[in-house]
Amino acid sequence: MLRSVLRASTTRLGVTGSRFCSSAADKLVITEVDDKTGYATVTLNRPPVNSLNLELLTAISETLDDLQNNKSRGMILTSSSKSVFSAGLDIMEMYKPKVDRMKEFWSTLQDVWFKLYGSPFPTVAAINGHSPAGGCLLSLCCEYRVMCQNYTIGLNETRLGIVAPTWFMASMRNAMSRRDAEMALTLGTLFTTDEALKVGLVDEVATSKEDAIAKATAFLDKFKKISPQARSMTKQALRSKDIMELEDNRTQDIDLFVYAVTQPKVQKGLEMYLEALKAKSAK
Ligand SMILES: CCCCC/C=C\C/C=C\CCC/C=C/C(=O)SCCNC(=O)CCNC(=O)[C@H](O)C(C)(C)COP(=O)(O)OP(=O)(O)OC[C@H]1O[C@@H](n2cnc3c(N)ncnc32)[C@H](O)[C@@H]1OP(=O)(O)O
Repeated sequence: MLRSVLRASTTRLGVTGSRFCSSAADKLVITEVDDKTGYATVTLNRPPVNSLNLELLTAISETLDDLQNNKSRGMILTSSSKSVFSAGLDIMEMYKPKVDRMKEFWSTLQDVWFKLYGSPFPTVAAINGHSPAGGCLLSLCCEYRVMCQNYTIGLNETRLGIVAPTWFMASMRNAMSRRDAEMALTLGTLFTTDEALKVGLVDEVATSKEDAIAKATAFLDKFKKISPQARSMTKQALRSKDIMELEDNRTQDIDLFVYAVTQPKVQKGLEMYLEALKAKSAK
C-alpha cells in the first residue's frame, strides 16, 4: 500500500516559497512510499512537460534530501505526464536570463546531479515519455532505466547549438560505450526506445507505465540480499571520479554556463528553437 510523504512535501514547498499546497496534485514532486517494500516513487509533476525550472529542481533536490535522511531503500523516478518524462531544462531559464537567477538555477541543477548520481540508495528511472537533454540526464543519474515504447531519449544539446557540460557527458559514458556516447553527443541523437535499448542507454523496455514501475521494482528487489552499505560504497566508488571533477570545478562550471548561454549567437538559437516549439504546439 502506498502512503504519501505529506510532511516532507509540505515542508518542501514552504521552503521553496512557491505556494502552500493542500493536495498532492498541486505539488511539483509527489513522493509515495510503499509500506511493504519501503521503495519511494517520486513523480515529477510540472505540466505540461516537466521542464526543469528552478522551482522544480529545488523540489527534486529537497526530495532527495528527504529520502537520504529517511534512509530510503530505493527510489523510482517517473512522471505524471502521459507522454513526457521531462522535456529537459526549462529553456525560459536560459532565454533572456537574469544572471543571479541563472546562477542559482545552475547551482541547483548541480545539487540535483550530486544527490542523484551519488545517492546511497538504489535508483531507477521509469521513463514513461519523451526524455530529451536534461530529462535524459536525470534518468542517466539513476542506476537503471526502464523505458516505455515509442518515445525518444538522448542528450540533444548540439541540435540546439549548445554543448552538454562534461558531467552530462560523464553520466552518459557511465551508461553506454565511449564510442556510442561520442556519436550520440556530437550528433545530438534522440534515440527511439528500441534504439536506446540497443546502445545501452536504457536497460529494459516496458509496455506501459505500470509495467515500467513493476520492472523498476523488480530491479530494486535484486538488492534485497545485498548489504546496503556494501552496495552504496561500491556505487559511490565507481562514480567518485566524475563527482570529484565537478566538486572541484563548481564555480567555474557556473561561470562557463552563464558565459556560454548569454552569447548573442546562443540567445538567437534559443529564440528560434522556442519559436519552433511554440509553432509546433499551436498546430
Ligand atoms: C566541454 C565544455 C562544455 C561547456 C559547457 C558550457 C556550458 C553549457 C551551456 C549550456 C548547457 C545547457 C544544457 C541544456 C540542457 C537542456 O535540457 S535544454 C532543453 C532541451 N529540451 C528539448 O530540446 C525538448 C524540447 N521539447 C520538445 O521536444 C517537446 O516539447 C516534447 C518534450 C517532445 C513534448 O512534446 P509535446 O508533448 O508535443 O509538447 P509541446 O512540444 O507541444 O510542448 C508543450 C509546451 O511546453 C513548451 N516546452 C516544451 N519543452 C520545453 C522546454 N524544454 N523548456 C520550456 N518550454 C518547453 C512548449 O513550447 C509548449 O509551450 P506552449 O504550449 O506553446 O506555450
